[in-house]
Amino acid sequence: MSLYLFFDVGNTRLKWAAVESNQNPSAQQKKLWAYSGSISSKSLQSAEHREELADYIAKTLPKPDAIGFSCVAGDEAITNLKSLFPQWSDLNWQQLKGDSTFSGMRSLYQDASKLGADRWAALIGARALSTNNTLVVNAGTATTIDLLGSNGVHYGGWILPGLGLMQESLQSKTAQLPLAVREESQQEFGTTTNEAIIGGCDAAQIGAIHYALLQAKKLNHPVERIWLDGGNAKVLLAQIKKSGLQNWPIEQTEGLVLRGVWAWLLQNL
Ligand SMILES: Nc1ncnc2c1ncn2[C@@H]1O[C@H](COP(=O)(O)OP(=O)(O)OP(=O)(O)O)[C@@H](O)[C@H]1O
Ligand SMILES: CC(C)(CO)[C@@H](O)C(=O)NCCC(=O)O
Repeated sequence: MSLYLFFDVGNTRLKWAAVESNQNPSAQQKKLWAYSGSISSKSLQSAEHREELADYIAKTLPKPDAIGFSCVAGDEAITNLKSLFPQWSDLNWQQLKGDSTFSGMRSLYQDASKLGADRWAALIGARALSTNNTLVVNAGTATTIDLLGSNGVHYGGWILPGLGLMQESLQSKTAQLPLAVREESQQEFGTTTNEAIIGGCDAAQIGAIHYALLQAKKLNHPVERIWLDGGNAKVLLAQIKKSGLQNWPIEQTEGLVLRGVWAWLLQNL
Protein backbone atom coordinates (compact mmCIF):
# COMPACT_ATOMS: atom_id res chain seq x y z
CA MET A 1 0.00 0.00 0.00
CA SER A 2 1.21 3.55 -0.77
CA LEU A 3 1.12 6.57 1.51
CA TYR A 4 0.47 10.15 0.39
CA LEU A 5 1.30 13.26 2.38
CA PHE A 6 -0.40 16.64 1.84
CA PHE A 7 0.26 20.19 2.99
CA ASP A 8 -2.02 23.24 2.95
CA VAL A 9 0.04 26.33 3.72
CA GLY A 10 -2.38 29.13 4.59
CA ASN A 11 -1.64 32.67 5.71
CA THR A 12 -2.08 31.72 9.37
CA ARG A 13 -1.90 27.93 9.71
CA LEU A 14 0.05 25.21 7.99
CA LYS A 15 -1.97 21.99 7.91
CA TRP A 16 -0.85 18.51 6.90
CA ALA A 17 -2.44 15.11 6.57
CA ALA A 18 -1.54 11.70 5.21
CA VAL A 19 -3.70 9.00 3.67
CA GLU A 20 -3.20 5.51 2.37
CA SER A 21 -3.78 4.57 -1.25
CA ASN A 22 -6.82 2.40 -0.45
CA GLN A 23 -8.66 5.50 0.83
CA ASN A 24 -10.88 7.71 -1.28
CA PRO A 25 -11.19 11.55 -1.26
CA SER A 26 -14.97 11.19 -1.66
CA ALA A 27 -15.26 9.39 1.68
CA GLN A 28 -17.40 11.41 4.09
CA GLN A 29 -16.29 9.91 7.40
CA LYS A 30 -14.92 12.23 10.07
CA LYS A 31 -11.76 10.25 10.88
CA LEU A 32 -10.40 10.41 7.38
CA TRP A 33 -6.73 11.12 7.91
CA ALA A 34 -4.36 8.46 9.20
CA TYR A 35 -2.10 11.28 10.40
CA SER A 36 -2.78 15.00 10.53
CA GLY A 37 -1.72 18.16 12.30
CA SER A 38 -1.35 21.91 12.09
CA ILE A 39 1.05 24.61 13.25
CA SER A 40 1.52 28.32 12.65
CA SER A 41 2.65 29.04 9.07
CA LYS A 42 5.27 31.38 10.56
CA SER A 43 7.10 28.31 11.87
CA LEU A 44 8.37 27.72 8.33
CA GLN A 45 10.49 30.87 8.63
CA SER A 46 12.66 29.45 11.41
CA ALA A 47 15.25 26.75 10.71
CA GLU A 48 14.78 25.42 14.23
CA HIS A 49 10.99 25.13 13.89
CA ARG A 50 11.33 23.56 10.45
CA GLU A 51 13.61 20.90 11.88
CA GLU A 52 11.18 20.22 14.73
CA LEU A 53 8.26 19.92 12.32
CA ALA A 54 10.16 17.66 9.92
CA ASP A 55 11.34 15.46 12.80
CA TYR A 56 7.83 15.19 14.17
CA ILE A 57 6.29 14.24 10.82
CA ALA A 58 9.10 11.83 9.86
CA LYS A 59 8.76 10.09 13.24
CA THR A 60 4.98 9.72 13.03
CA LEU A 61 4.75 8.41 9.48
CA PRO A 62 6.68 6.19 7.12
CA LYS A 63 8.24 7.68 4.00
CA PRO A 64 5.35 8.76 1.73
CA ASP A 65 5.19 7.75 -1.91
CA ALA A 66 4.17 11.24 -3.03
CA ILE A 67 3.70 14.70 -1.51
CA GLY A 68 1.07 17.17 -2.72
CA PHE A 69 0.69 20.72 -1.50
CA SER A 70 -0.90 24.11 -2.03
CA CYS A 71 0.47 27.34 -0.65
CA VAL A 72 -0.87 30.91 -0.51
CA ALA A 73 1.84 32.15 1.86
CA GLY A 74 4.43 33.15 -0.77
CA ASP A 75 7.45 31.71 -2.58
CA GLU A 76 9.71 31.71 0.47
CA ALA A 77 7.21 29.49 2.32
CA ILE A 78 7.28 27.07 -0.65
CA THR A 79 11.08 26.91 -0.64
CA ASN A 80 11.08 26.35 3.12
CA LEU A 81 8.38 23.70 2.89
CA LYS A 82 10.25 21.78 0.20
CA SER A 83 13.42 21.81 2.32
CA LEU A 84 11.75 19.86 5.13
CA PHE A 85 12.81 16.30 4.36
CA PRO A 86 16.34 16.19 2.88
CA GLN A 87 16.41 12.44 3.70
CA TRP A 88 13.56 11.94 1.19
CA SER A 89 15.34 13.80 -1.62
CA ASP A 90 14.01 11.47 -4.32
CA LEU A 91 10.42 12.42 -3.46
CA ASN A 92 8.47 14.44 -5.97
CA TRP A 93 6.67 17.47 -4.48
CA GLN A 94 3.55 18.16 -6.55
CA GLN A 95 2.21 21.70 -6.24
CA LEU A 96 -1.45 22.43 -6.89
CA LYS A 97 -1.87 25.99 -8.19
CA GLY A 98 -4.89 28.09 -9.09
CA ASP A 99 -4.50 27.13 -12.75
CA SER A 100 -3.76 23.42 -12.25
CA THR A 101 -6.06 21.38 -14.45
CA PHE A 102 -8.55 18.99 -12.92
CA SER A 103 -10.63 16.80 -15.18
CA GLY A 104 -14.36 17.56 -14.96
CA MET A 105 -13.83 21.07 -13.57
CA ARG A 106 -12.90 24.49 -14.92
CA SER A 107 -12.86 28.01 -13.56
CA LEU A 108 -14.28 31.15 -15.17
CA TYR A 109 -11.52 33.16 -13.44
CA GLN A 110 -10.13 35.44 -16.15
CA ASP A 111 -6.56 34.58 -15.24
CA ALA A 112 -6.65 31.27 -13.38
CA SER A 113 -2.98 31.65 -12.39
CA LYS A 114 -4.18 34.44 -10.09
CA LEU A 115 -6.83 32.29 -8.38
CA GLY A 116 -5.71 31.32 -4.87
CA ALA A 117 -4.47 27.73 -4.84
CA ASP A 118 -6.42 27.15 -1.60
CA ARG A 119 -9.65 28.28 -3.27
CA TRP A 120 -9.13 25.99 -6.25
CA ALA A 121 -8.13 23.09 -3.98
CA ALA A 122 -11.20 23.62 -1.75
CA LEU A 123 -13.43 23.61 -4.84
CA ILE A 124 -11.86 20.32 -6.01
CA GLY A 125 -12.34 18.95 -2.48
CA ALA A 126 -15.99 20.04 -2.50
CA ARG A 127 -16.51 18.38 -5.88
CA ALA A 128 -15.21 15.12 -4.40
CA LEU A 129 -17.87 15.39 -1.69
CA SER A 130 -20.91 16.34 -3.77
CA THR A 131 -21.72 17.19 -7.37
CA ASN A 132 -24.67 19.56 -6.96
CA ASN A 133 -24.65 23.38 -7.03
CA THR A 134 -22.33 24.23 -4.19
CA LEU A 135 -21.11 27.25 -2.30
CA VAL A 136 -17.63 26.79 -0.84
CA VAL A 137 -16.93 29.08 2.12
CA ASN A 138 -13.46 29.10 3.62
CA ALA A 139 -13.56 31.20 6.77
CA GLY A 140 -9.88 31.64 7.59
CA THR A 141 -7.58 34.67 7.68
CA ALA A 142 -9.60 35.84 4.71
CA THR A 143 -13.10 34.55 4.07
CA THR A 144 -13.58 33.27 0.54
CA ILE A 145 -16.96 32.41 -0.96
CA ASP A 146 -16.99 30.53 -4.28
CA LEU A 147 -19.77 29.17 -6.46
CA LEU A 148 -19.34 25.77 -8.07
CA GLY A 149 -22.03 24.56 -10.44
CA SER A 150 -23.21 20.98 -10.70
CA ASN A 151 -21.59 21.10 -14.17
CA GLY A 152 -18.15 21.44 -12.56
CA VAL A 153 -17.82 25.14 -13.47
CA HIS A 154 -16.42 27.59 -10.91
CA TYR A 155 -18.37 30.80 -11.55
CA GLY A 156 -16.00 32.88 -9.42
CA GLY A 157 -16.41 34.20 -5.92
CA TRP A 158 -15.58 36.79 -3.32
CA ILE A 159 -12.73 37.57 -0.95
CA LEU A 160 -13.56 39.27 2.36
CA PRO A 161 -11.39 40.05 5.36
CA GLY A 162 -11.81 37.13 7.76
CA LEU A 163 -13.58 37.59 11.09
CA GLY A 164 -10.30 38.18 12.94
CA LEU A 165 -9.09 40.72 10.38
CA MET A 166 -12.38 42.63 10.49
CA GLN A 167 -12.24 42.90 14.26
CA GLU A 168 -8.53 43.78 14.33
CA SER A 169 -8.87 46.47 11.67
CA LEU A 170 -11.60 48.23 13.70
CA GLN A 171 -9.26 48.32 16.68
CA SER A 172 -6.17 49.44 14.77
CA LYS A 173 -7.81 52.09 12.56
CA THR A 174 -10.06 53.84 15.09
CA ALA A 175 -9.42 55.82 18.24
CA GLN A 176 -12.22 54.44 20.38
CA LEU A 177 -12.71 50.81 19.46
CA PRO A 178 -11.13 47.99 21.46
CA LEU A 179 -10.30 44.51 20.20
CA ALA A 180 -13.67 42.86 20.72
CA VAL A 181 -14.02 39.54 22.53
CA ARG A 182 -16.79 37.04 21.76
CA GLU A 183 -19.11 36.47 24.73
CA GLU A 184 -21.81 33.92 25.41
CA SER A 185 -24.79 36.25 25.55
CA GLN A 186 -24.61 37.93 22.14
CA GLN A 187 -27.81 39.93 21.42
CA GLU A 188 -29.35 40.34 17.96
CA PHE A 189 -28.39 44.03 17.99
CA GLY A 190 -25.42 45.01 20.13
CA THR A 191 -26.10 47.05 23.24
CA THR A 192 -22.41 47.40 24.17
CA THR A 193 -19.43 48.35 21.99
CA ASN A 194 -18.10 44.80 22.28
CA GLU A 195 -21.40 43.26 21.20
CA ALA A 196 -21.80 45.80 18.41
CA ILE A 197 -18.41 44.87 16.93
CA ILE A 198 -18.79 41.09 17.26
CA GLY A 199 -22.36 41.24 15.93
CA GLY A 200 -21.40 43.58 13.10
CA CYS A 201 -18.53 41.40 11.87
CA ASP A 202 -20.69 38.25 12.12
CA ALA A 203 -23.40 40.04 10.15
CA ALA A 204 -20.90 40.98 7.42
CA GLN A 205 -19.77 37.34 7.05
CA ILE A 206 -23.23 35.76 7.26
CA GLY A 207 -24.74 38.50 5.13
CA ALA A 208 -22.17 37.82 2.41
CA ILE A 209 -23.12 34.13 2.37
CA HIS A 210 -26.79 35.10 2.23
CA TYR A 211 -26.13 37.46 -0.66
CA ALA A 212 -24.15 34.73 -2.47
CA LEU A 213 -27.18 32.42 -2.19
CA LEU A 214 -29.35 35.11 -3.79
CA GLN A 215 -26.84 35.76 -6.59
CA ALA A 216 -26.45 32.06 -7.34
CA LYS A 217 -30.23 31.73 -7.65
CA LYS A 218 -30.27 34.70 -10.01
CA LEU A 219 -27.66 32.91 -12.16
CA ASN A 220 -29.91 29.83 -12.23
CA HIS A 221 -27.56 27.80 -10.06
CA PRO A 222 -29.54 27.67 -6.82
CA VAL A 223 -27.23 26.44 -4.09
CA GLU A 224 -28.05 22.97 -2.81
CA ARG A 225 -25.06 22.60 -0.49
CA ILE A 226 -22.85 25.02 1.44
CA TRP A 227 -19.52 23.68 2.73
CA LEU A 228 -18.10 25.82 5.52
CA ASP A 229 -14.43 25.31 6.36
CA GLY A 230 -11.58 27.23 8.02
CA GLY A 231 -10.52 28.38 11.47
CA ASN A 232 -13.70 30.45 11.95
CA ALA A 233 -16.18 27.86 10.64
CA LYS A 234 -17.35 26.73 14.05
CA VAL A 235 -18.21 30.19 15.42
CA LEU A 236 -19.85 31.25 12.19
CA LEU A 237 -21.98 28.12 12.03
CA ALA A 238 -23.12 28.62 15.61
CA GLN A 239 -24.14 32.20 14.76
CA ILE A 240 -25.95 31.07 11.59
CA LYS A 241 -27.95 28.49 13.56
CA LYS A 242 -28.77 31.04 16.25
CA SER A 243 -29.95 33.53 13.64
CA GLY A 244 -32.85 31.33 12.57
CA LEU A 245 -31.21 30.32 9.27
CA GLN A 246 -31.54 26.60 10.04
CA ASN A 247 -32.95 25.87 6.60
CA TRP A 248 -29.68 26.70 4.88
CA PRO A 249 -28.17 23.48 3.44
CA ILE A 250 -24.95 24.19 5.31
CA GLU A 251 -22.42 21.74 6.68
CA GLN A 252 -19.17 22.34 8.47
CA THR A 253 -16.22 20.49 7.02
CA GLU A 254 -12.52 20.26 7.84
CA GLY A 255 -9.57 20.00 5.52
CA LEU A 256 -11.38 20.76 2.27
CA VAL A 257 -8.15 22.18 0.82
CA LEU A 258 -6.19 19.04 1.80
CA ARG A 259 -8.96 16.90 0.35
CA GLY A 260 -8.74 18.81 -2.92
CA VAL A 261 -4.96 18.43 -3.08
CA TRP A 262 -5.50 14.71 -2.51
CA ALA A 263 -8.12 14.33 -5.29
CA TRP A 264 -5.90 16.33 -7.65
CA LEU A 265 -2.77 14.31 -6.81
CA LEU A 266 -4.60 11.07 -7.55
CA GLN A 267 -5.37 12.43 -11.05
CA ASN A 268 -1.69 13.25 -11.52
CA LEU A 269 0.13 10.18 -10.24
N1 LIG B 1 -6.44 27.58 16.98
C1 LIG B 1 -6.45 28.59 16.12
N2 LIG B 1 -5.29 29.08 15.64
C2 LIG B 1 -5.27 30.09 14.75
N3 LIG B 1 -6.37 30.68 14.30
C3 LIG B 1 -7.56 30.25 14.74
C4 LIG B 1 -7.67 29.18 15.65
N4 LIG B 1 -8.98 28.96 15.89
C5 LIG B 1 -9.65 29.86 15.16
N5 LIG B 1 -8.82 30.65 14.46
C6 LIG B 1 -9.23 31.70 13.54
O1 LIG B 1 -9.03 31.16 12.24
C7 LIG B 1 -8.29 32.07 11.43
C8 LIG B 1 -7.26 31.26 10.69
O2 LIG B 1 -7.96 30.45 9.79
P1 LIG B 1 -7.38 29.06 9.28
O3 LIG B 1 -7.08 28.20 10.45
O4 LIG B 1 -8.35 28.57 8.27
O5 LIG B 1 -5.98 29.43 8.70
P2 LIG B 1 -5.53 30.15 7.39
O6 LIG B 1 -4.05 30.08 7.41
O7 LIG B 1 -6.17 31.47 7.27
O8 LIG B 1 -6.05 29.24 6.29
P3 LIG B 1 -6.47 29.71 4.89
O9 LIG B 1 -5.40 30.61 4.39
O10 LIG B 1 -6.58 28.40 4.21
O11 LIG B 1 -7.78 30.42 5.06
C9 LIG B 1 -7.65 33.09 12.33
O12 LIG B 1 -7.78 34.36 11.72
C10 LIG B 1 -8.47 33.00 13.61
O13 LIG B 1 -9.45 34.03 13.60
C1 LIG C 1 -7.79 35.01 -0.73
C2 LIG C 1 -6.73 34.15 -0.08
C3 LIG C 1 -5.80 35.04 0.75
C4 LIG C 1 -7.46 33.19 0.87
O1 LIG C 1 -6.56 32.40 1.56
C5 LIG C 1 -5.96 33.32 -1.13
O2 LIG C 1 -6.83 32.49 -1.82
C6 LIG C 1 -5.21 34.18 -2.12
O3 LIG C 1 -4.17 34.71 -1.82
N1 LIG C 1 -5.78 34.33 -3.36
C7 LIG C 1 -5.17 35.03 -4.47
C8 LIG C 1 -6.12 35.98 -5.10
C9 LIG C 1 -7.36 35.36 -5.70
O4 LIG C 1 -7.79 34.26 -5.33
O5 LIG C 1 -7.95 35.99 -6.60
